[in-house]
Amino acid sequence: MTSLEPAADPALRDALAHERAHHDTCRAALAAMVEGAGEQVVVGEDVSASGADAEVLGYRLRSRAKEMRELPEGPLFFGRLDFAAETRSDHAGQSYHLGRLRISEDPTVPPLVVDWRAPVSRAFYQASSRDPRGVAVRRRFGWAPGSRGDSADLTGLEDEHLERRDGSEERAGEGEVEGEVDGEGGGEGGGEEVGGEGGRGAARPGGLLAAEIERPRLGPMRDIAATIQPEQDDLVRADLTTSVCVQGAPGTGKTAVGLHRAAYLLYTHPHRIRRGGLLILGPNRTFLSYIAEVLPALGETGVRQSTVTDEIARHPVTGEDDERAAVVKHDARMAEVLRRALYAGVAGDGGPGERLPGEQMPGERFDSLVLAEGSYRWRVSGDQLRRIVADVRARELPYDTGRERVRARVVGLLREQAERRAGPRPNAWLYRISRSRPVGAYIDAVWPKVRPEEVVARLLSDPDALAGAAEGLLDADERKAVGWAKPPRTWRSARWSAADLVLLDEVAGLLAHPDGYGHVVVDEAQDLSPMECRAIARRAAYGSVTVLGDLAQGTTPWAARDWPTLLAHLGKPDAHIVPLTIGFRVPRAVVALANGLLGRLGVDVPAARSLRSDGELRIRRVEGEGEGGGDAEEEEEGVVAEAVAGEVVSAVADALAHEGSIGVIAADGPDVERLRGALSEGGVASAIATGGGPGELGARVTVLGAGVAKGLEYDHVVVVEPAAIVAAEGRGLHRLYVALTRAVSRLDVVHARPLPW
Ligand SMILES: Nc1ncnc2c1ncn2[C@@H]1O[C@H](COP(=O)(O)OP(=O)(O)OP(=O)(O)O)[C@@H](O)[C@H]1O
Repeated sequence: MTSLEPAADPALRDALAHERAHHDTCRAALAAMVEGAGEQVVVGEDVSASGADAEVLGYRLRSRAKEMRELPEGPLFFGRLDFAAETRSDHAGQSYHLGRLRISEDPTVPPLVVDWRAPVSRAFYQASSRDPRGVAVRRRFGWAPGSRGDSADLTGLEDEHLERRDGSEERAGEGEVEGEVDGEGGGEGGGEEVGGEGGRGAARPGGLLAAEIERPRLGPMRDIAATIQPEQDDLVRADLTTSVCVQGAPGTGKTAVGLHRAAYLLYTHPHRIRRGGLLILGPNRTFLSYIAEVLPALGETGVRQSTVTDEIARHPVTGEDDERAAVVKHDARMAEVLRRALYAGVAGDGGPGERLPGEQMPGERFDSLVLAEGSYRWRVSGDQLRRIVADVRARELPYDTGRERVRARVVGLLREQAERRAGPRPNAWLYRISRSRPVGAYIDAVWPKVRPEEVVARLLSDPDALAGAAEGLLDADERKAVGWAKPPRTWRSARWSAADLVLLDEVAGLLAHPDGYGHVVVDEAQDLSPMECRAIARRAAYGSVTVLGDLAQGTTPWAARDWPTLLAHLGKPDAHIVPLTIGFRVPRAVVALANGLLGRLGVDVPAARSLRSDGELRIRRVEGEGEGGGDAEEEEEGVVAEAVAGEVVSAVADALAHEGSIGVIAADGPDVERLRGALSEGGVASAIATGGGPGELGARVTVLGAGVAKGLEYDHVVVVEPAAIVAAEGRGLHRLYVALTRAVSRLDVVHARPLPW
């Protein structure tokens, strides 16, 4: 970072004093806004026309007041834009401070701080010396680390002069622009060398931006509102109706982009998004707690953040599948198997071509329906009934809607007869007839009421039902893999596996459409199975999606190998696929190591480039024990040699000399506990992350299985015995790629066995 020592430069000192005073004004205005929001609740309830209005208005104002009170502390602005006087822009000659939230003293005058999501703020992220967008000066502010928003913590500022006062463009080389400090009302100051992005994407960051990127990490993820890069900004501000899919190498900011996009959409389309709701899906609860503070820091509370499993959970997961069963259950073909299984209970007319495989032929169900009312007999013939059912089925309505449609049509025919004889029938009559026992029994026979649990339990318990529904879709081995060896007595005592929940959700979606969201952000999407994608598709049927992922980091057995296939399962085949390749996390030396693995991962993705030339990579080879393959049984269990554990302890001890978090990543299994024991014996306290949720973050040293590491980052990472990580699972090499790319500043690789690269 460029030196920002105010004492050395009077102009800079003046500018800082001026900005600190502005910050104090903003702080006071914000306090008044919070107080005002509280007062509005009282006034709002009093002035409403009716009690109901008062309640609604009171609720809204109270929510707003609560939101305002919950505002996180921190600096109130991070940037400033001075528009050139001569520019054609609407903002010519204006100056705006930018922050995470709008602050104004009075609605009739321009705000003291504009929201980073407001249209005018866009220039802050996009303006460059090639395309200044009317901006004369872009100012970035430097705040003391961990500042709680005290103006005294404003420690520096950097100006980029993008448009010269004579209107000519600044001819600056890529990345570095000669800047000058130019405090408001102050004279011209001395030169500061600052960074900016001369061109798109490849610029080498300077000053405050570089400091932010290289800042040591500890605790949960932070927002990046101050330093969003132009190509990230394009994604953040994409139109609400546009579905985007971001293929990004590790650390390119996919998660950050997804969260900021969510905040942007909430700001830009408050009614549409809040009505439909916004859902953020991540891989596990530890990841969700890692990202949990980003949206609240941007002023957005109450966004649902969940995992696919939690989102679709109708039951707790108490059963387990072997991988073979899980693979079949997650396969897209299961959707058709389930559809057939569901409709197998619906009467068909048995005509050639009408019959679906696995469908029973209850032809007798098309006997005529007779309803006695006093001395009358109303009748619907078998032919009429057969036509009604066939007709409703052809409409492909949700199953439960179809059932009610059949009922309505049958009752309609009964009504016609009754009215012909006895004149108009009131609605009460219709209601009574449609709920009458003969009609109910008849509907139950031709279009039975079912629960998803009944359909799935029957399919997995009864080999004949499965064979029927899976005819031409699953072979005998696949059917055997998914069938329950010991079926429960009833579906109520079934032990559902995680994959079964996906099947239940599919059937539930056939019965009735679930409530949808206005927008769904799906992180680590490469790991989703086709059936999980369908579960998400049902919830985003009328909304748009932001899909974030990296094919190279796919570790599930069903991980996507290309995006178009996955997007088709998500119901968004037209989503734009956009690559991100500039890495903000992983240092160059580590990226080079990871890129070496990339060619062996069987996916076609652009390699990452790192913005970070700092960082260290250290390979610590442990001699002797375990080398050359070691004991086969031990290897299988993923047991690290004692000497390896000892080396891990010294790597962690060395790392403790630096600032920031330390993550020790080993193969999933007993090694995790063992390494924690070794660290503890070495006098180092550590936490274990299991993917289970909060409370697993924030420790200085964390030991975790490679399976939990996805999406997380640690300043210093120690990857333990890469060969064991690779050997532990089918996509072990992909898993290793994930583990290696968690490092922000330093990576130690400790091994006794040969390295897999
Ligand atoms: N524009 C930016 N300015 C500063 N920091 C950034 C920027 N973009 C991303 N980062 C930081 O880089 C790190 C990686 O970002 P993020 O976790 O979003 O990447 P990712 O692409 O989701 O990574 P992975 O695929 O490995 O999960 C985070 O610490 C994030 O805050």
